Amino acid sequence: MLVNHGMNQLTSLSIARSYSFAPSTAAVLRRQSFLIRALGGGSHSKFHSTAGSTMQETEADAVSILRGITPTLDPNRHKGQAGKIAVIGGCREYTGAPYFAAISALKIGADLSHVFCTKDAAPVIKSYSPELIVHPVLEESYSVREEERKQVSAKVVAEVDKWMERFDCLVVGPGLGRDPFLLDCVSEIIKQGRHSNVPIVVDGDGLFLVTNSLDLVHGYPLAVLTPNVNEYKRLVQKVLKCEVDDADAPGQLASLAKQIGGVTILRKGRSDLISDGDIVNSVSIYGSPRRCGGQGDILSGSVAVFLSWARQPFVAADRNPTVLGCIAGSALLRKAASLAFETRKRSTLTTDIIECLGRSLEDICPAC
Ligand SMILES: NC(=O)C1=CN([C@@H]2O[C@H](COP(=O)(O)OP(=O)(O)OC[C@H]3O[C@@H](n4cnc5c(N)ncnc54)[C@H](O)[C@@H]3O)[C@@H](O)[C@H]2O)[C@@H](O)CC1
Ligand SMILES: Nc1ncnc2c1ncn2[C@@H]1O[C@H](COP(=O)(O)OP(=O)(O)OP(=O)(O)O)[C@@H](O)[C@H]1O
Ligand SMILES: [Mg+2]
Repeated sequence: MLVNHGMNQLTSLSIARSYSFAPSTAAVLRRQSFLIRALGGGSHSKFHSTAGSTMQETEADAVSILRGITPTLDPNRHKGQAGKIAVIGGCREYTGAPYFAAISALKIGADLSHVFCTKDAAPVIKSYSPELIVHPVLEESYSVREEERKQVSAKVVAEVDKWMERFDCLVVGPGLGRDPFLLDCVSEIIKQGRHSNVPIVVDGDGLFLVTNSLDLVHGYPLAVLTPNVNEYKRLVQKVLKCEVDDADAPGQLASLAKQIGGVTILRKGRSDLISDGDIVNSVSIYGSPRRCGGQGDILSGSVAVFLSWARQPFVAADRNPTVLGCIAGSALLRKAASLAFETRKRSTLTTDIIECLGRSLEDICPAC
């Protein structure tokens, strides 16, 4: 039987106990202040109103959610049960992004992490880590003659598809690049993933692809889009045919998610905003003032793991697992970024944040 860390303990535990511990225990106080900050002093809502709409965003109870979905380390479980993730990304220009996403998934607790990338990127990504399973299967236009394209495309898609049933989640886009032939193949991979009912986190250049081909994700409830400021702007312009409206950020995000048929969108920024079209949650846990590239890649790999965990049978089925995965991923990344910044300050890099993922999760869900 799977056991979890208990979803409902936190609110009463963190608030009630904050009055019963001796104030001299610095670690306890630090932990309490984190928990209370994480809860935003208890869940709270902010109203944004415009002439046309009023929409509420609720600060997510992120720590409870993390505890509720993180499985215990049970000796009866076998390799693979804690998650098998595949990142589709990595080309000549970008080898860091798919590595960051895939290694973050492992550091959080997934059992296996695959990367499907171009032939040039594969030896580089393999050299970063022996932990990753790297498939050099994607092709860019420059390496394929016009007359071979159909055949090569079918081969690429088949190479990924033979693994598809084994994956708990795909992350499409970190460091993918924008080569048209490569993106055509990735469109087919998304269709296969969707056909197999595999959750798909779309990030980076994957968002460039789906923004221009919305049908790929439209109406797929297991799709998660994780746009940064630019990617969000492009989505809003394309789908809502208007500009980003920060005065009604939750309302606009909810209508964007709805218009794309109820996908979940995690809008990254000073606070992360998450919506599946019905509800809007925020995660505002203090992160880091460093904006080094690669933090979004950690986030996409993290969301993939947590969303897979949120679909396990022990998690209450009354909340959308894609939303729970986004909240958990966002909270953990921000806490890890904050820990890394405590020691590294201005020199904080993405690899430093990845090193803090384990400690951040351990603080919330101790392994034993
Ligand atoms: N080490 C690596 O291999 C990395 C690769 N990355 C990949 O690079 C590709 C392109 O991603 P980008 O994030 O650069 O694409 P974007 O379209 O978000 O960014 C393009 C340009 O916008 C600027 N920009 C970014 N955030 C901004 C903000 N908040 N306000 C104003 N301007 C801003 C950037 O400086 C950049 O020049 C993706 O495939 C991504 O995954 C990134 O993930 C970063 C790390
Ligand atoms: N202004 C900010 N203040 C605090 N945290 C932020 C801010 N902007 C982004 N973040 C955090 O950093 C994470 C990554 O967001 P960012 O906008 O850097 O993504 P990205 O551009 O896709 O990153 P990448 O370089 O990996 O592609 C988000 O989860 C968000 O919580
Ligand atoms: Mg990004």
